[in-house]
Order: sequence, then structure tokens, then C-alpha cells
Amino acid sequence: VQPGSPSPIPAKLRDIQWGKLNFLHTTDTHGWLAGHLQEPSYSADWGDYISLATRMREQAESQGWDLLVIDTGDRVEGNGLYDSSDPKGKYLYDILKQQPIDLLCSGNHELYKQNTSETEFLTNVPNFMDSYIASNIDIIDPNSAKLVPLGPRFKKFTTKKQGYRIMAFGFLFDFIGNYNNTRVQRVEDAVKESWFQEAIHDDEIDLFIVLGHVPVRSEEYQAVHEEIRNARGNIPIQFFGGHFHIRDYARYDTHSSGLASGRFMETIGFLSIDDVKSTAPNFSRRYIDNNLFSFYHHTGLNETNFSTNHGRNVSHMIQHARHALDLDYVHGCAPKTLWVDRTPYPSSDSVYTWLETEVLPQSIRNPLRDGTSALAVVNTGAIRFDIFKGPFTQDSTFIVSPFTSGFKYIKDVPYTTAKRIVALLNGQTKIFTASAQHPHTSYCPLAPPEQCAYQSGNMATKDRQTAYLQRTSQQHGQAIISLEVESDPQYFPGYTTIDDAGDDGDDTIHSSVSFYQVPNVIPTLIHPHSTQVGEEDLDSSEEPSTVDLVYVDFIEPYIALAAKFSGLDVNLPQDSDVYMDGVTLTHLIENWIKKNWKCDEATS
Ligand SMILES: Nc1ccn([C@@H]2O[C@H](COP(=O)(O)O)[C@@H](O)[C@H]2O)c(=O)n1
Repeated sequence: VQPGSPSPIPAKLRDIQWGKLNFLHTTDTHGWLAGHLQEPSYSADWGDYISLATRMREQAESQGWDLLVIDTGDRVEGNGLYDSSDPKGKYLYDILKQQPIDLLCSGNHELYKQNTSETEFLTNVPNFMDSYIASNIDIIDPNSAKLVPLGPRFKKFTTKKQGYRIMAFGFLFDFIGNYNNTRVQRVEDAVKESWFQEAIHDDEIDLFIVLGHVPVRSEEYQAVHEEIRNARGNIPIQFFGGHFHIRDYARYDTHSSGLASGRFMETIGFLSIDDVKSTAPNFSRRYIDNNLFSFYHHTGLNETNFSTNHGRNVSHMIQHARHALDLDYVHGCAPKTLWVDRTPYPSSDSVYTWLETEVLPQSIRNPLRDGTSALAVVNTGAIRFDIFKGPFTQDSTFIVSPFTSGFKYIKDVPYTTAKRIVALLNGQTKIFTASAQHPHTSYCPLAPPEQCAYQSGNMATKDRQTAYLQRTSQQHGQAIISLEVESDPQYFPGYTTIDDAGDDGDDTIHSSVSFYQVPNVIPTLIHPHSTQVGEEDLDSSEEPSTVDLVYVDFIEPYIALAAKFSGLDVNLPQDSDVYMDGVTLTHLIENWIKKNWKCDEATS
């Protein structure tokens, strides 16, 4: 663990159930290799995870069983350890590669930018060699300028102890937001390729493993499942997924299942199959809270014998990197906790309400447009994590807002049209999220990823969820999107997952936390600033007739689409301009906090 990280709180735990074949799974780690320095439940770091995998592998192998380690992508963007260095990821890749990962693949965040995907290709793929699978991604090789596979399309191997013959694939969902140096083939098309058909018709296979940065309930995985089932009947298939940042476990049929293991190093997913070759293989899943109390419990070890030298050294590597990046530097102190979706929006504890009532009105400004009102539109997915009461550090800056998007604007838009654009972006028709042809699309580009799971309505035990949501929505006037289990004062709050195997998947027995729906975008009307020095800003209680429509440039394609539907005659990007040169949402937030959140006894 990192110095200063909080000790885990002892809790009642459910055991893992070992099988002859066992897996540990991470996904959507987004640079959180130091663990959570403000949350005891998730305070273990990548070094501790290395010790966990080593100890569990030792134990499995001593019984003649196998253990495989899997990661399903989005390892970058979302934490100071990755985002605050120059170049980004300067320390991350060396730390990541210390864990011997048996199978890994790319997420969408590895592909948003040219330099990220090129680093993946030139550094991370070679670090993991044939374990890195890219079944549907190509990249323009920066050396040869030729389009080549990002990594091998599949991997065939035999497990060390049981000798299971495995064929593994690694997919990315049908992502369309990648930079133009990469090509993502639709999964539904990739499975029709001859290499895939040959691979699934290989007779010398006991088990297929499909890993992917793909939600476990998705059209993409349905297509893969169907293709393998059609070719190979009842052969066991184990899927590992991610992207929606949720814990989830789907049972597709008696011989296949899919595990999703959360986000941000909060969860180490465990899965076992016993026995792969039997007529009725037994699958067992567990979501392990990422902390030492859980790790000691599941290995039967303790603080004197759990950590390996290698694990401890990696914790030191992380500590050194955090120090070099000055990630503990305090910019200010939050007077209270602000939540992404653990409180209704709008409300005084919502990070979005804080943004739209305080940060944006006081920070969005273009001196050249001082006489004009602005409607600032920020997508809710641009904010990645909660802000906890207390010190707001250099690390927190990137945890909350890691992206480098700036602000652009369309000038002099009729205010009614600007409001219509916002309404469309937030619309119930979901034209920007799911469509009639693809109601369960994995791509919902505006809101935080966990919201996509709820937007697509594609969750476990849907009937129970629906009944519950209708009841709670009536009670609270806003949709709550998680199920609450009975709250019990002897438990502290945490994940209480309901999946296709029931409600006993989490290792730690927690009391439940409610999650609420948030819109795709939040609009903030900013009244004109005075152009005269010393004059008060104009107070306008009246609605403006026109506004500058200001938005985070990441959402420009969706603004363009909504503008078209709203009858606004613009051609983007030609008709838009930079609103605040060189300023990102991250800068705005950091500067606002420096000015407004001083540390004193009450807040630090
Ligand atoms: N430059 C960016 C990139 C992404 N987002 C938001 O993140 C969401 C995707 O997150 P995942 O971790 O699920 O891949 C995306 O839907 C956007 O809301 C962004 O705001 N700016």
C-alpha cells in the first residue's frame, strides 16, 4: 500500500470458491495503480495485487490447479499517475508490466489519441508480447506507415497444471470515437473473418476465453457467443468484460458466463471453473474489494507473510513516481464531499450542481465576447470521480477531470435553439446513445460509463430492478439506478451487486449505496460580463435572445448532430471557434479550487 493510505475496515467476508481453473480479473483501472488514498475499501496498490496474484498462483499450483491473470483495458486516463506526467504514462507502463498478465486487450481510452495508441503499440504490446490480443483493432505503424494489427488476433495455449487447451480472443466494443490512426472493426464483422472461423473450428480446444473491453451484456458479446455456439455446440466459453465500470456477472447458458470487474482498482474479480471438461462445469464468481484485509483473508496469510519482495518493490516504484509527480501537493480543501451519482442531481451535494452554479459561471469567460451571454454545455462523463471532503491534491485534479479537451463556441445562437440542443442531447429518444436498431449499444459517449449500463436498460434481474426503480422514483422524484438491499448498521457502505448468480457476489458484506441517474449534459447560462473596468457584472434576470453556445470540444460531433435536428444552420467545425485558448475543464476546476477552497481546521 502507499504511505498514508487508510487501513481497511475489518468486515464480514464471503470466501472464494477455488476450481481447477481460476482467474483474477481487472478492468478500467484508468491509472489507479496506487489504489485509493481516501477510501479504505480500495486502498491496496498494484504492488499488493502482484503479491495477491503470486500467492494465489502458488496456492493453486500446489493443488495442481491453474490461475490466469486477465486485464480488459482502459488502463490509461483518469489518475495523476498516468495523466500528470510529460509524456503521459511516463511511469505507468513500467509499473503495469510488473504484473505477469496472461491475457490482456485494449480499451477505448487507449485509442482516443494518436500518441496513446502509438505508445500502446510501441511499448505496452511488446511488454506483454503474445498475451496482448487485438482481435478487432488495427493501427498505422508509425515506423512503416502501414495499417497492421495492434497485436495478435488470438492466442492458443495450454495451461501449466491441468493442461487445458485454450483459445483466447481480445475484443473492443464497436467503438467509433478513436483517432484516425487506428481502425476498430465491428465485432459482429470480425467474427465472420476467416481467421476467426478457423480459430473457432480448431478441434484441439477445451475452452474458449473471450476477453474484451466490452460490456458482458452487449450485442457484441451476443455475436461472439452465437458464432462459437453455432460452430462448437456446448463447449465452455468464459467471457471477461468491462467498459461500463460496473460489477456484473452474466450467465449465457450452462457452459458459459461473463464477468465484469468494476473500475478504478476498486475490484479484483475472481472466477473459477470446476471442471472445464465435465458435462456440467461449475462457475463461481467473487468481486474482491481491493484492500489488504480482503487479500489476507482470501490467501489465509497476514501482514508478516503476504507481501512478496516483488510486490513491495512495485509499491516503492509507485511511491517514487507519485513523489516525482508531486501528486500529494494540496491545491485546496473541499469543504464537503461532492458526488458524481451517489446523490440526486441537482442537489447541494452533486458535483454537477457545484460545477454549474459555482465553477462554470465564475470561470467561463472570453474577454472578446464580454457583452454576450453564454450557454456553457459540459458532458457529465467529463467528470470522472467524486470529490471527497478534505485535501484536494494534484492527483485529485486528474482523478476528477483528466481530459485535455478545451472549450469551443458557436456565436450568437438563438437562446431557444440552444436550449433545444441541450434538450436533444439529454433527450429520452436516446438518438445520441442507443438507437432502435441497436438498443443495447455499448457506446454512449456523453455520460459517465456506469450510466450507460442503466440507459441501455440491459442489467441483471431486470424485472426486480424495474419494479424497484418505479417504486423509488415515485418516492424520490428521480430515478435511482441501483438496488438497495436491507441496510444494516453493522455493515459499512459499499457495493451490493445483483447479478445473474444472485446477490452474494461481493466478497465484503456492505450496506448499500444508492446511485442516481444524471443527464448526458449540464447547461449553465452565463450572463454577460461588463466591459468597463470596475463595473459590476450585468445582472440579467431576463432570458437573453441569443447566446454563445460554448461546449467542451470532445462533444462537438454531438453538438453538430443536435444543431442539425434543431434547425440551426451551422457547419461544424468550420463555424465554431476556440472560446478560451489553451484552457481545459481541468484547468478551470483546479484554478477555481485554488481561489475558493482554502484549507483551514474545518476542511483539512
Ligand atoms: N476526451 C474525453 C474522453 C471521454 N470522455 C467521457 O468518458 C466516457 C468514456 O469513458 P469510459 O471510461 O467508459 O471509456 C465518454 O462517454 C465521455 O463521457 C470525455 O468526456 N472526454
